[in-house]
Amino acid sequence: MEYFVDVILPIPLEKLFTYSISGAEAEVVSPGMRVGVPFGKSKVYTALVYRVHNEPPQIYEAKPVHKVLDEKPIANEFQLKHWKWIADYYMCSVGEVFRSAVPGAFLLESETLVLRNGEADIDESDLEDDEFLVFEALQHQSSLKVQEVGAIVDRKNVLPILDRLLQKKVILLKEEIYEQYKPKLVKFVKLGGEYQAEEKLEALLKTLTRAPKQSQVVLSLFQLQAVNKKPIKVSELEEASGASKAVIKSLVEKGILEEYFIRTDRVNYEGDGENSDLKRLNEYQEKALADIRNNFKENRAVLLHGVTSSGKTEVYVKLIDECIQSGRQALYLLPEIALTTQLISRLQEYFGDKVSVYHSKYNVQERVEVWNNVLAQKTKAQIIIGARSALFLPFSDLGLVIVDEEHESSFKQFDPAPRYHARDAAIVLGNLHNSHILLGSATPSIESYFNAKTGKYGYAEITRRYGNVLMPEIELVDLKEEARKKRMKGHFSERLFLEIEAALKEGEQVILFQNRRGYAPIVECTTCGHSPQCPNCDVSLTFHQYKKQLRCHYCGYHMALPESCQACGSPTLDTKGFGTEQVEKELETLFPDAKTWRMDLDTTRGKHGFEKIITAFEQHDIDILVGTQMLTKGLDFRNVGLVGIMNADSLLNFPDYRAHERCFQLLTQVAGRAGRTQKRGRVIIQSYNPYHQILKQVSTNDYLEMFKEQLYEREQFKYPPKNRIIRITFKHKEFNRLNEAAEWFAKALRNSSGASVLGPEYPPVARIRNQYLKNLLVKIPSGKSVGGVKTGIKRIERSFNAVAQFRSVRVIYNVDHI
Ligand SMILES: Nc1ncnc2c1ncn2[C@@H]1O[C@H](COP(=O)(O)OP(=O)(O)OP(=O)(O)O)[C@@H](O)[C@H]1O
Ligand SMILES: [Zn+2]
Repeated sequence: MEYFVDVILPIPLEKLFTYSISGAEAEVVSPGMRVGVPFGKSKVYTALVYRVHNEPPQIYEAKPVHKVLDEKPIANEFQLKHWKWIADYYMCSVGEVFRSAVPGAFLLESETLVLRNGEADIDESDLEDDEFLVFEALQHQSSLKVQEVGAIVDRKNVLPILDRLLQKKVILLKEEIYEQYKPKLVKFVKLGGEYQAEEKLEALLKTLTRAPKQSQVVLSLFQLQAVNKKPIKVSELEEASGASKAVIKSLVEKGILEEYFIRTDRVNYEGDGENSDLKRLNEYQEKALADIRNNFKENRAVLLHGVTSSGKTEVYVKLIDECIQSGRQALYLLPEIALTTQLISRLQEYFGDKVSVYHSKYNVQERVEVWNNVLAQKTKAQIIIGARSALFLPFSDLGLVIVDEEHESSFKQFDPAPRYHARDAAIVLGNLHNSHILLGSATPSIESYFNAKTGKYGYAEITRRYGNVLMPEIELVDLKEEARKKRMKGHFSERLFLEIEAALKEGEQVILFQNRRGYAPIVECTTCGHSPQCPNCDVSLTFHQYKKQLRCHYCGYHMALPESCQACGSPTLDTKGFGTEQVEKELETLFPDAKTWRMDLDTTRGKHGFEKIITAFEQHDIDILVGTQMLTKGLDFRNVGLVGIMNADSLLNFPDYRAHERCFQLLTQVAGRAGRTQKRGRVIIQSYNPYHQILKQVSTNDYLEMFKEQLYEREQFKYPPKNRIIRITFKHKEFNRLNEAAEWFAKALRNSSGASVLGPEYPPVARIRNQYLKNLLVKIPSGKSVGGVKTGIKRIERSFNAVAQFRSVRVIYNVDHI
């Protein structure tokens, strides 16, 4: 009997690949285990077993797997099904999903080693010069890496040389596969085996009478062991005995002490669940909870629409509590930037060490640990809070999925594939597990609200803030008018200036929002109109005053600010527009006594950058916080009296069908940070278009009006939610080839599918990192099969790739592009 496995390779292959395994391996191997497999000429990959069977492949001869890497599966059937769904729906390969789903440490690295063939009889005169160099090097060294061979013969492509050497039987190749993940080990000590018995100990202490330090160590260890039965860390012993490392070491060398290692998990939390009494919900929260439960009975996902500071988190907490009481796992998804220590510690207060966190700022080791804990269904990972990638963890009994801030566009992965929407993929995952599914937001996405109104989702709402605090009072300030009356101080209107002054006087804190980082988005020559551009991207460089630099926010290119215009030479460079840095600068002169800080990508790099600022603000070490949209997400500050929006227009003028929806959400969320405790908060929105309907809707907190209007517009222009869209991006470094390719594809698509095809068009930034871009937008009306259109597109892609000059053009699908 022959045995085979179909495996998922972590690369963009359409199909699963089949390898052979021995009968003995067949007995131990099962889906979800990793195997090391050869692929192509010389590559080794870590693949995941999808199926074990007895059918040899038809087209090719199955190679044997190198090695079965796991004793137990690292992924389960739920995941395999879920990943398959993601691949089909988002038009990528399961391999790409696999690659981004598992922590990097699970994907072994391959490095080919070149060894000397000891058994061969070699005639040196048979070897060409470069071959001889390698041969000679191997006389001194037992093995070489391929790249080392490259250095010896001084060229990049060494495979032909290695090939010749292999044929002449001079060398052997060895694939070294090694695991990257190393569990963290902590050093413990105990008494050496023979001294465990008490009578031996006495004798031992006698022999140590002339070594008081050593004898003190032994005594301390004995005492520590008597007090608690836990293993004793070397560091504890050092502290208890007051002895140095050297003393302990010499005892270990004598065999009196023995060191041993225990694997500990790096991701440990302090929370002990001491405050585990849940808060009592108020009547509005209770009502929402009851509505949610009723909908759960009908097996529907539910949208919880609760205004900012209405206490949605407390409702989630109740549901999580119920879920874990019943012994099942709970997943709480949040956008990356909303995953703050604020929220995590709030949950840890209730659930103690049952909470594990999973997100991209964690290193590979920490992620592996969480993965393994979920896999083993440990209670310490019974509740997972995480960003979108937490969706891929090996849950085996998921009882509850919460997607908080469900409107957030960062739930959609942009690059690389799979370009999935975590909210939608979470709903599919929840359904696979038969879990309860809750989406929450103060400003639901048009899609989710539409689904709730049409009965696809259940609906629950909380229309009041917790503690009956009023919604903040929002005032629109006309910048044109203020400028005409000469009332502007820099970018501050008189109204905003006075409000800040008043807030500071009251001891309140202030948040100022400006959606651009840097000092000014554009530097422009007032003589010739030229503004410096990025050499790699079609975009103007942004001025960062602090470093006196011009930077590209797309590729990271930067240069020193030139003294004069590079086009005409005049020293008349001026800035246009403004970013967070400039606001911060102006505050220094306007409010010299206030403590001002800035929160944007530039100030929050590093693992704890973000948290430090939040903590400082919470502790009132900062009076005025200037920031980008980072500071809008789910933060719960106690003392913010005023929120100022420096300029709402940049949000309105975005060339995107979602711009208005996003603007509403962003402004409502920032405004929601004001006045969350007792006093009603104030919000000032500065704009050149204060009569814009979106700003009116924000100021009257009229979500429904915004929804109706947006839904109408989306229908008119055939956008979601009623229609589906797929964006196809073409990418190539040659402008002409890109254009031809995109035209060809568009034409084929127009002829074959019933969907409407828009473009090809250049995106607003038509070149990034020296690659030209062009987009096609496919709109699929409701009632037409989305699956059918996708199959059609894939068919066209195959013919496209058969055209030689198009083969190097990258085709990128973004299903439900947002
Ligand atoms: N039942 C309750 N008992 C006591 N305090 C509560 C209760 N519900 C909410 N709170 C408090 O009210 C504040 C706001 O609640 P929460 O942060 O959950 O609001 P939210 O709806 O998530 O707001 P946002 O959408 O703006 O993030 C918090 O400080 C929270 O501790
Ligand atoms: Zn650039």
